[in-house]
Amino acid sequence: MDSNGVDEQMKLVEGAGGYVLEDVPHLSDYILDLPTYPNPLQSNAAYSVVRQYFVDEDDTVPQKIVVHKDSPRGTHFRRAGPRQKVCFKSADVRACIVTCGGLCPGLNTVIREIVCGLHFMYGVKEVTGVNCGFRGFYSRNTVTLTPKSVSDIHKRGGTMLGTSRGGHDTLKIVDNIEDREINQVYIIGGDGTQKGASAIYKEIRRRGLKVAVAGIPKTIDNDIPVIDKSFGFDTAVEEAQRAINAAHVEATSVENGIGLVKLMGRYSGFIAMYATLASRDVDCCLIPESPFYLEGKGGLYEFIAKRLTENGHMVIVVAEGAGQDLLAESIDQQDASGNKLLKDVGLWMSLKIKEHFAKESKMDITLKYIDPTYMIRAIPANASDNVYSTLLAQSAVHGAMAGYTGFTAGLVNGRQTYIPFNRITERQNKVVITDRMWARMLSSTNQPSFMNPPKGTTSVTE
Ligand SMILES: Nc1ncnc2c1ncn2[C@@H]1O[C@H](COP(=O)(O)OP(=O)(O)OP(=O)(O)O)[C@@H](O)[C@H]1O
Ligand SMILES: O=P(O)(O)OC[C@H]1O[C@](O)(CO)[C@@H](O)[C@@H]1O
Ligand SMILES: [Mg+2]
Repeated sequence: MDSNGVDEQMKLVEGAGGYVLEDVPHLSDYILDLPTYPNPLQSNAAYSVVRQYFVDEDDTVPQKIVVHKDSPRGTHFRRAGPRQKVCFKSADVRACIVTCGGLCPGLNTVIREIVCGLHFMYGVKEVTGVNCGFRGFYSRNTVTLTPKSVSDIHKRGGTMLGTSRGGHDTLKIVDNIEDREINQVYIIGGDGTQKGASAIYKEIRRRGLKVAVAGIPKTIDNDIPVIDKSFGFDTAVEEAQRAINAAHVEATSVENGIGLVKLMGRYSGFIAMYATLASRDVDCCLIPESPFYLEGKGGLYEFIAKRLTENGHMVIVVAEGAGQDLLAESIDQQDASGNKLLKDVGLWMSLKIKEHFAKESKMDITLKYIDPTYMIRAIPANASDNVYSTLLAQSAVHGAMAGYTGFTAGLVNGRQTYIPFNRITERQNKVVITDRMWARMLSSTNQPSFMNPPKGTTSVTE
């Protein structure tokens, strides 16, 4: 039990052969005699013809799909989708949507599809948008959302509701939810947001309110665990190609040209790694998870000199969180949510490389630094992220209507699932540098491993 008297133990269901379902809470866990109603989709012209449209209560999705003959069946998550029975009458639903944290392609699509899903699948008419993130619950007016008002928002980047960091005041937020008689809360955001959503769910449960809390994971950095990948990630990687192409063109157009591109990735280097793998023009990819050093044998300067001698040009991609410990010390600063503010590793590297080759080497280099940081996340979602965002939004709607709460909708092994908040918030997803994907990346660039820094050299770790 936590200090609010809420059972923090996971809802585990064990089965034969080592099967474990890490289930999500349901309103009936704390509201006795919760009434149920037939799902309106049963008489929906589009869906009623679909065989087995409704998800069986027993359907679960395994977290690990590669198994051995004698291995236990392992952890499973509840399969997302519409249920035969729902726990809300359509006319009684008062839903709200909020977006928090940094921008991500697809945010507007998720908003749109929650509104349209509630409206067209469940006949829900009352949906409001909370402006400017968590703080908007208690400091802003809400906006009415209808299928008409959201009809073309998916074609625009950003979030039509606005977003913010910081300002999470659980009690004020839940007071507001209670005052407005909201009974479904859809919270779209990253790891910090899902922690905030979990706090809201716990307080709602402590008060015994019939309010379903559904999270939709958003992260351009792909740093949320368990899920296959986050919506908007593919779009960001695609947009990063434009910067890498430009760096390559600049680098190949001069003698000893170096193109340096900084990409987002505060603690996780997925964007840099995938953008490098996709491009094939990158000679070196540096991420927060993999230490590197500049000077001496096996260092970056040596590798740059080698590549320039071999090819006459090179492209370096650096994730914004890489190499932070190498940069000159400065006062630790945080943003409003408590995230560490990073120093500009790209700018620092470009100065260091120029300085090194001007002083220490006879090589005359030309370095162009490209920083597309916000450009890769402020664009609309591409086609596949639009479809992905749509399915996530619909899963969240089906889950809340069925009475599930305290969950994040997420794709696990290609299937939509409901994941308990604590699974999402307990750790961050990182590139595992002993995994095959990083090895594939290394074999595509043939960059040094930076594993053996010379004595006295700082090797950067996170
Ligand atoms: N531990 C926490 N408990 C309650 N609320 C939190 C917690 N951590 C963060 N939040 C709130 O969640 C919101 C978003 O957090 P944050 O700015 O870290 O972004 P995020 O959701 O992690 O997204 P991203 O990092 O991908 O931009 C903020 O309003 C912040 O106050
Ligand atoms: O400048 P902002 O909006 O705080 O966001 C920067 C951070 O947000 C992220 O895009 C995650 O949303 C990180 O990659 C980046 O460090
Ligand atoms: Mg975050």
